[in-house]
Amino acid sequence: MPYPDSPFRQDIELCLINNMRDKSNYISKMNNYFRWLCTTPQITSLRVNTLQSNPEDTINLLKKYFQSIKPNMIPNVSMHEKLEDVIIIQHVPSKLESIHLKEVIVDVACGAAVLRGAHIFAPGVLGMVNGCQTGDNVSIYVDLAKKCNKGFSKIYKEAKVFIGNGVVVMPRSSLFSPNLKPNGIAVQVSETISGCFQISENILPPGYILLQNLPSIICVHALDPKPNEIILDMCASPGHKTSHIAALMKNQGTLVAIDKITKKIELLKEHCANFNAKAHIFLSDSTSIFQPFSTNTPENGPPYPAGTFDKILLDAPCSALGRRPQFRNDITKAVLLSYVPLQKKLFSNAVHLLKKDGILVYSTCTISVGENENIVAWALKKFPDLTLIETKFHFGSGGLDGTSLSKEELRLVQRFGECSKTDSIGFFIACFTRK
Ligand SMILES: C[S@@+](CC[C@H](N)C(=O)[O-])C[C@H]1O[C@@H](n2cnc3c(N)ncnc32)[C@H](O)[C@@H]1O
Repeated sequence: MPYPDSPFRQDIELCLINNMRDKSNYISKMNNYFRWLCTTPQITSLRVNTLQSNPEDTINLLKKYFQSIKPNMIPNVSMHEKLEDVIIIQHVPSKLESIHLKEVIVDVACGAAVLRGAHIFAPGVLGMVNGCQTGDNVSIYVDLAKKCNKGFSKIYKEAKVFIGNGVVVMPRSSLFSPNLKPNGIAVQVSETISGCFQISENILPPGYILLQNLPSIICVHALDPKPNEIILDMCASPGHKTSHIAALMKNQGTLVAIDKITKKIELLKEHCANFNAKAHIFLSDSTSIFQPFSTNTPENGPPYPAGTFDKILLDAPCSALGRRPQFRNDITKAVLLSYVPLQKKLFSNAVHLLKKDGILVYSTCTISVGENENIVAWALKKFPDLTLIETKFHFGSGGLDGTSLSKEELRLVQRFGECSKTDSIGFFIACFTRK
């Protein structure tokens, strides 16, 4: 089975292309985008939590770790050229020579995680051929057809993609017996087609590092949090950007983090505790946190009156089409189109809550023009006191034209995609101020 060249069904591809005013210009561009989404970034980025650790010590610990697991193949580990809290690990792609007779089938999400450096955990395993014992060498395939039933025991004949090799840790009897819900590592990955080194945050004490995609890190640097500011993270869970904001504020000032799902609030609290990030955390729906007559202070919780915050991050719920790599994405058109009204409601609340001369960062991890450039164009029209501004770091390419944004506005926004310098996921960042 050839490696896929788009994760999407044709109706979704057409929907993404039809979003553009001048479609014909975009067909080949978007096809490149789709192909790029199936591939794996050639670097791993991790953020050092400067509240608990420092980059120099972390680099030394990482080098020692790689030395201990594969002394003859240590990756290049270095500081990011501009971002002082980011470490980059270069992948070493190589052609895999051996394909083993025994095979393991994993689901598409597990396959993507393996290519980004994860081992295979029990819930991700769909099939393992009969007779596999602990210590056996196996080849790993992704179930592209999505037809492999849990516990499958033969050679899988449906559409599948080879992604690497590994060693069995949990045999079939531990993986698939009734009443068992195994959770640990099932297959220790030894090599992958992406050349990514297997790495987890657990190799260092909790809260020291976070494996985080570069645009997510750049997005918080765009907000440029400073000590003693009053900052709102409107859609915060699991808190990866909240803890970064807290670190840049040096835990001084007031940081409010909101999410609307109870379970996610637990994750957010746990993450902030692990990362020693001080934040006032509230369960609330950020589409209605602005209330003109409220007398609440940031610490009281929402609703808030106009102009409460110096800076606001709106890392919006989105169709998340920027994930990389993706093998197969079954998003429907209805779901794809459902995010825009929600993003507009959240955005309107953000604008009201922002102080004059404050900074608002809008970000998504999707490639859809409707959720990115079109939201910016809508916002600039609806709120005439908003303007786009330059960000401290600009690593993305400009926006896609074919919307109503001017050349200058397209230059100011940052799109991370197949033609940006940063080899990471698909992402979008726009930074505004209120006059
Ligand atoms: C893209 S994720 C945020 C990721 C987070 N900023 C991070 O970096 O860890 C979007 C979050 O928005 C939350 N969300 C969705 N609708 C919301 C709403 N109306 N009000 C507040 N949070 C909402 C979701 O529960 C989800 O956790």
